[in-house]
Amino acid sequence: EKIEDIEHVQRCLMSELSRFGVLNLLPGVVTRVLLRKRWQELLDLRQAQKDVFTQLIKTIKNVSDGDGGVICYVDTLLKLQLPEENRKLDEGEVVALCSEFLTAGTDTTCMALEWVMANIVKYTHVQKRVVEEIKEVLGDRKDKEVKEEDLNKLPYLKDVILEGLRRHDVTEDVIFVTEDVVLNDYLVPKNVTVNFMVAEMGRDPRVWEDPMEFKPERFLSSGFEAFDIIGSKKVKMMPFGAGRRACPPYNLAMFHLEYFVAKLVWNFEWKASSGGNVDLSRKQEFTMVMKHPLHAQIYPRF
Ligand code: HEM
Repeated sequence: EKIEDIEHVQRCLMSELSRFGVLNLLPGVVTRVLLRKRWQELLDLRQAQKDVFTQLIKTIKNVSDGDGGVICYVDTLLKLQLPEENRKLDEGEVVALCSEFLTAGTDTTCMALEWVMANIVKYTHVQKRVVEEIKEVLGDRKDKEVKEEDLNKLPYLKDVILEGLRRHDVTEDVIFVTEDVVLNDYLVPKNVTVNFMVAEMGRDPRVWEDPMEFKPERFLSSGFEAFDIIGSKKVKMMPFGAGRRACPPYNLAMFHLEYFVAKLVWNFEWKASSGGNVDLSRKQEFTMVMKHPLHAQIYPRF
């Protein structure tokens, strides 16, 4: 029940996010008068979120105080002492951080998974090659289960995931500029927020050959494990951001994607529902989603 409550409130906030963006276009004193109703909607949703989360946070607080056993994310937030301000996080901040952690770690992976699967359904030769690769690794093993440790032996599968992340952006990046910077003769003044289209990097024809094509083989040339996905040496795409603010658990996200795709493709044959066509048009929601969600028919392979 509690999980459903969280899911409901998070979904409402995320799906309405674009409508609330307008509240930022003018100073708060103005929009509070002009868009009073929308402000109220946002505040009501935020209150609903606080109610759901706070109840759980309080429970964790009581349990943690008592046994000191397993340490969870909320425990670390409750214990955190902000060094510069010499204070603890307040309740609203803890709720915001829990919410960030959930949204950052669920919708992103789900959408990336859907984009990768959409390409696997659309391009049957890719699906075939993933299956062949897994077959070779599992050999005559009786259990026929893809295990965590098998993933290191599946370079083509990794390339399929990388190509999915390159071709289909899930997030866009916002950076906050703390000092004046001159970039290609343009002055980017300090204290502004810069929103740049991460996706365009992955589709830059000066960097990628045939950027709009889905060609996992393009990553083979960089060698297994070698592709620098968070751009520590050179940024060629940035699905997980880059530098200090890059997605901290990007390895976990890659692992999830490889593991889920391997399992889905190994256990089922996937075919497009709508006469073989998969429409890869996109739509901006909280993440970049498929305009027409993937519909596929699946057939057990065993
Ligand atoms: C395919 C899946 C994922 C994608 C594409 C993705 C993408 C990103 C990007 C682009 C950023 C940087 C945003 C910025 O520059 O400010 C980011 C940050 C973050 N990600 Fe992920 N992410 C994914 C999965 C996950 C997972 C599974 C988790 C948690 C278990 C997670 C937790 C976070 C957190 C907490 C941050 C904020 C870090 C900070 O503020 O310094 N992400 N993610």
